[in-house]
Amino acid sequence: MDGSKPIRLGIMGFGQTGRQIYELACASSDIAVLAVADVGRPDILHYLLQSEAKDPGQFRLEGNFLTTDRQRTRLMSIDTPGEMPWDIFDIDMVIDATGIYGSELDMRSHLDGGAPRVLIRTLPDDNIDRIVIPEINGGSADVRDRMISAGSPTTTALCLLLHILSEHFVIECGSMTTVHAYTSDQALQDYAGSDYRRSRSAPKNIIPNGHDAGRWLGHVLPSFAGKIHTSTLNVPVQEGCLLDTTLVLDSTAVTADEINEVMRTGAKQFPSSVSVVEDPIVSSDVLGSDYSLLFDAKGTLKAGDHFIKTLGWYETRGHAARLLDVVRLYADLDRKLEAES
Ligand SMILES: NC(=O)c1ccc[n+]([C@@H]2O[C@H](COP(=O)([O-])OP(=O)(O)OC[C@H]3O[C@@H](n4cnc5c(N)ncnc54)[C@H](O)[C@@H]3O)[C@@H](O)[C@H]2O)c1
Repeated sequence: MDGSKPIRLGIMGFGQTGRQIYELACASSDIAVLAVADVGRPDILHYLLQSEAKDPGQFRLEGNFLTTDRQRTRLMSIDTPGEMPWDIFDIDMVIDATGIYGSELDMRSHLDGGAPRVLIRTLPDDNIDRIVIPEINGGSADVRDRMISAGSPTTTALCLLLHILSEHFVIECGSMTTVHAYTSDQALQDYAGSDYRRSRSAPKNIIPNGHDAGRWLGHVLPSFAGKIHTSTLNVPVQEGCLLDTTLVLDSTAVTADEINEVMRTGAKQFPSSVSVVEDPIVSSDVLGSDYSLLFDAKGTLKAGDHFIKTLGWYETRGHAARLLDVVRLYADLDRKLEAES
């Protein structure tokens, strides 16, 4: 970053993730958030931001603008990507953090509205230009990419785990269950939803759900395509998630201690996204963490000759930080192209 020209960002969806992205951008010196699109009223969005921010006093609402000493962000009441006039803000990229606009068609609508690039917070519904987890496949990012996904919090945690371990061991196959905080698309009380189990009360139940990470894993880690089954247990916890992964290794010689040692080395390789916890932590201990994977050394077990089980913690704030990493990655590619031309 040359310090003189911040990256100009738009955000659609000012929910938990959108607000975390905004807060992290405000704490940085290289990203300016010029516009936020959401269905919510500006005063309520401001109220929600203040209710959970680390330094709430810095955020002011001035008419339809959210301001800080450094940022001036227009709040727009918009409910479809096609309605948002990104061109008038001259942004470099939009992050769609609504979680509902994941199709190629939706992403094209952002582009047609004047966003040069769109990055979604979740896995896509269909094929897009790229799924990028910078530590793993950032090198494959292409300056021509327009429709990008940064995976999801769970996908990133799983990919980091598999990437680090697979540099030392041959993993034949495996299964991941995320024991996941409930999400805003679940019902508070039993209420007819998109399927049977999603229609049941989130704070009352352990709810088995599918997870799409297995379907897309091969786009980030080609050698794992079709090899890891992924699922979710949504539990009555508001925040904080646990990645429970079982792996079948080809070697019989690998010990739980060796797995932990490799993860400690991996944490040094990726210091901003991976850490290893040695303490007996629980989910509320990971709230506010910027890591994408807090590997739990006490959770590593071996059964039989080939079977290894691991635990890892994460929450959405780490994903908000990774989304901004992707924004910076593409801004660097743009700068390189500009410098070459
Ligand atoms: N938080 C998690 O752990 C998690 C995990 C998996 C999936 N998800 C999904 O990812 C998505 C984003 O996560 P989140 O926690 O930030 O959710 P959230 O519900 O806190 O935020 C979504 C935001 O998008 C806005 N929004 C909804 N529909 C919109 C529309 N049509 N136009 C403009 N704005 C709209 C909402 O007003 C809200 O501010 C959600 O769909 C969520 O279910 C979240």
